[in-house]
Amino acid sequence: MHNPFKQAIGEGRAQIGLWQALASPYCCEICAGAGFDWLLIDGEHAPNDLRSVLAQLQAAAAYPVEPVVRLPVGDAVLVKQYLDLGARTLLVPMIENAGAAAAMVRATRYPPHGIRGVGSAIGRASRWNRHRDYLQAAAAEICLLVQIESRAALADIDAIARVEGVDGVFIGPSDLAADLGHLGDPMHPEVQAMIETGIAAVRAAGKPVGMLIANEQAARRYLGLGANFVAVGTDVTLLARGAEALAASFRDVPAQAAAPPPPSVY
Ligand SMILES: O=C(O)C(=O)C[C@H](O)[C@@H](O)CO
Repeated sequence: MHNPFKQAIGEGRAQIGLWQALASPYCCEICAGAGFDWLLIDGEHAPNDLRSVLAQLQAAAAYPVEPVVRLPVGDAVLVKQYLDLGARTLLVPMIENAGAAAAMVRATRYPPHGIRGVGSAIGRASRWNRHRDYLQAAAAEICLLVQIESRAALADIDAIARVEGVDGVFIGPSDLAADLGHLGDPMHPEVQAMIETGIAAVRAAGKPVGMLIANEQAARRYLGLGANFVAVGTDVTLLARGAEALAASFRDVPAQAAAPPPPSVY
């Protein structure tokens, strides 16, 4: 089974995504049919675990959308578990250097090219061995994305991007802003300049680059600069801000005393 998302970003075709932080398979299925190319199932900052990620993978499976699963941390055991669940596009946060990126590549590969434990016979990834060639086909299907979100990582971004088996580099604006001393201000000019430098470096290394930015103007600017996979919002923000706006739109209705009950007819 080939990975259309991996193919698209590899060919330089833009992929528009939405962050999933509600940790809800119901919400994930609603968003899966909304028209996005990918959905990020966030195992780092959302209340997700293996079972909730599994439920969201199953909810999205019927739709033409790529679930991208973000691990809580770059840990080989978690890589094994999420891949066996059937996640085939992974986003690994806080990658600081090329060595860490290479370790994550090895975690996604079976021996002799890596250290991934073999459990495909009982794993959803192979559809319990209904995909008889899974062990041989897995490496080509898996898409490994690594996150650059600090000054140290930016300093090594060319080497990280060039690691064989790194299929894309995601630049994390929020954490990068924090590391640059602009906590909570990813739109700060210094942060934006660093993001643009990072986009150029990853593209120069011949790899796809992505990010999350819930600002349409900035998202379009990044796409114009060559970003390939851009998440343009989050489910939580859509719900929270939308609910607040709806409530506020009725604030003009004066609080009215409850109408008196109708006279008793009994
Ligand atoms: O640093 C970032 O920005 C990201 O990695 C995305 C955030 O973690 C996401 O949770 C939205 O705040």
